[in-house]
Amino acid sequence: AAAAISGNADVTLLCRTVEQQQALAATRINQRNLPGIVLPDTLAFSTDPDTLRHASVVLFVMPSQAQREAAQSLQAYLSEHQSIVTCAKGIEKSTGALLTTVLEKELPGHQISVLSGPGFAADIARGLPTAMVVASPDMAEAEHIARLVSGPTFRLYPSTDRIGVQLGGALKNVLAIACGIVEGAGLGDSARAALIARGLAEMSRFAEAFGGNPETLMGLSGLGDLVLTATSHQSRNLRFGIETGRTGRAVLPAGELVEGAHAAAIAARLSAEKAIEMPVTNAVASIIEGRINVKSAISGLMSRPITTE
Ligand SMILES: NC(=O)C1=CN([C@@H]2O[C@H](COP(=O)(O)OP(=O)(O)OC[C@H]3O[C@@H](n4cnc5c(N)ncnc54)[C@H](OP(=O)(O)O)[C@@H]3O)[C@@H](O)[C@H]2O)C=CC1
Ligand SMILES: O=C(CO)COP(=O)(O)O
Repeated sequence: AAAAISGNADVTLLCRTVEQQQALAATRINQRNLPGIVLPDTLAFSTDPDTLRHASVVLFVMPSQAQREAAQSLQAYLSEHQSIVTCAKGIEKSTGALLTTVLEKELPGHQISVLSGPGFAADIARGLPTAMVVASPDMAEAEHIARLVSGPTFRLYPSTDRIGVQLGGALKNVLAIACGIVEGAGLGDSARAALIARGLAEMSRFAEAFGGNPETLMGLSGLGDLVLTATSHQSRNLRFGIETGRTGRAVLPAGELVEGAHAAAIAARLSAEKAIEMPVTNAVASIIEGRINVKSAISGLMSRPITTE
């Protein structure tokens, strides 16, 4: 996203090591994450957190479980007039908290927004077009960020539903794993479509129970991202599901982030606490934790009591 945004604003990527910063500045290629994609000259790289002081918008793009630690270490370099935006798609495992809540706690005095929706980093970095949502408690703030960050290939829609937007991003990963399991187990495209539709119903129920607007889940950070990750082999969550369905064993790939594997466990726990029906999410969590196998998960889902849609 930094590459796309750098076409219309000054963007600096804050690196954690000098080696990484120097390699990026010299080659303009992120060999580990985006091999073969030459990043634009407009993008700057730094290891100096003081760079943050000059930013009007700061995007937190590290994985969900690293957002709190990153906020703690960067807090001293941020000032109150800045817009802080979390771009991760997950829920904090240890607390069950949404990431905007985590950042609000660690960065008091800041208004925290969330950016989410359908978009693979590689597509966006290549300049392929997509649209996402940015949600803030205050519409004026969401519109401000949307105007600053949007460009010819990256379009942001402002929203005030931080809960719905975040839960759409976090829960669609779990359903992408479910769709991968269906694909890996050879259960066919009809089963995938049924899972997408029933999964969307689950996501909406969960978001509503936590104070989100179920209509948000019908938009970009919900249906849009669910369709993308449940059908594209670029998705790490889908690929993890395919391997799980193919081998019958859930083994997390080394060195690759699978956000949905964390979110499944958290969403299953939170839905049990609030008595929200989440059969697909529960089945994914149970398969990952080795409590049931794929075959009994499928027969469990198919033999649930008949209800209306
Ligand atoms: N990749 C994608 O297509 C998309 C990803 N997302 C979401 O963005 C989030 C990150 O995903 P992605 O970029 O793919 O993941 P990566 O595993 O590639 O991690 C992103 C970066 O986070 C940094 N990082 C890891 N731990 C920490 C930490 N403790 N403190 C500071 N920085 C840290 C890493 O730094 P280093 O390089 O130094 O290790 C890495 O550069 C996820 O929640 C994902 O769902 C959203 C949309 C699209
Ligand atoms: O969120 C994403 C695309 O919108 C990226 O999905 P994966 O994490 O499954 O690769």
